[in-house]
Amino acid sequence: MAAQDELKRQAAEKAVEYVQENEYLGIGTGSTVRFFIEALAQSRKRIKGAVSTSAQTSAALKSFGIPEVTLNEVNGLPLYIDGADEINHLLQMIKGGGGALLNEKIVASAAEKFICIADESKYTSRLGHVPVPVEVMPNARSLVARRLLKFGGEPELRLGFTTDNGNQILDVANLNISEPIKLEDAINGIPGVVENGLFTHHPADLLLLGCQSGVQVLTARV
Ligand SMILES: O=C(CO)[C@H](O)[C@H](O)COP(=O)(O)O
Repeated sequence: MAAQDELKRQAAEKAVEYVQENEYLGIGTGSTVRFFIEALAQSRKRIKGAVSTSAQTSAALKSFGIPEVTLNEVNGLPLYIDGADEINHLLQMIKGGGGALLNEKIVASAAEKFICIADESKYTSRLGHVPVPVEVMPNARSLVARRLLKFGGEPELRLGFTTDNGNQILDVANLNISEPIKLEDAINGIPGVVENGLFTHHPADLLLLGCQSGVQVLTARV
């Protein structure tokens, strides 16, 4: 039986097949993405460059000799590749385990196609087994936490962590995510919230899921 990391690696390596020649692409953050960057390095001369979503990803791009460009330097992106903490049959996701959700959502929204790479443990019939990360302005942390309690969630400050944008993260467990789009909007409506880790307006277009039986290529099942 392949270990979780091996399944992440298989999904990540498959994603290289979707990278278009002589184009830019957006790249997310996390351990699965790290495997993707490693695999992409072998064909780095085929691409123009990558838009990163975090300091961690920028460091990995640099170490593998992949040129980085900023989002402001490109006219949109044909492709965005990223992992997820959870993904459902509609390819809606919870992201932000690595704390890069804001930049991930921005870059994902600039891309024509979002390919999610994940191991099979991330695929779920209903979102909500993992907490939803909420990026907050530090001065509004307690206010936002109280509002999230009213939503029925249990917010917990991610201790000792600051995002690349200088904000903090509240990880919110036990939210009722029966209506993910409404919840994403409602959380973002709380003053002081910068962004949250529900990706429902920008679901993935394709999921490359590393499974014991091989990599499955999945689209949304309505
Ligand atoms: O959203 C993310 C980072 O903000 C990651 O994509 C998510 O946490 C999955 O990480 P990993 O590939 O390490 O399991």
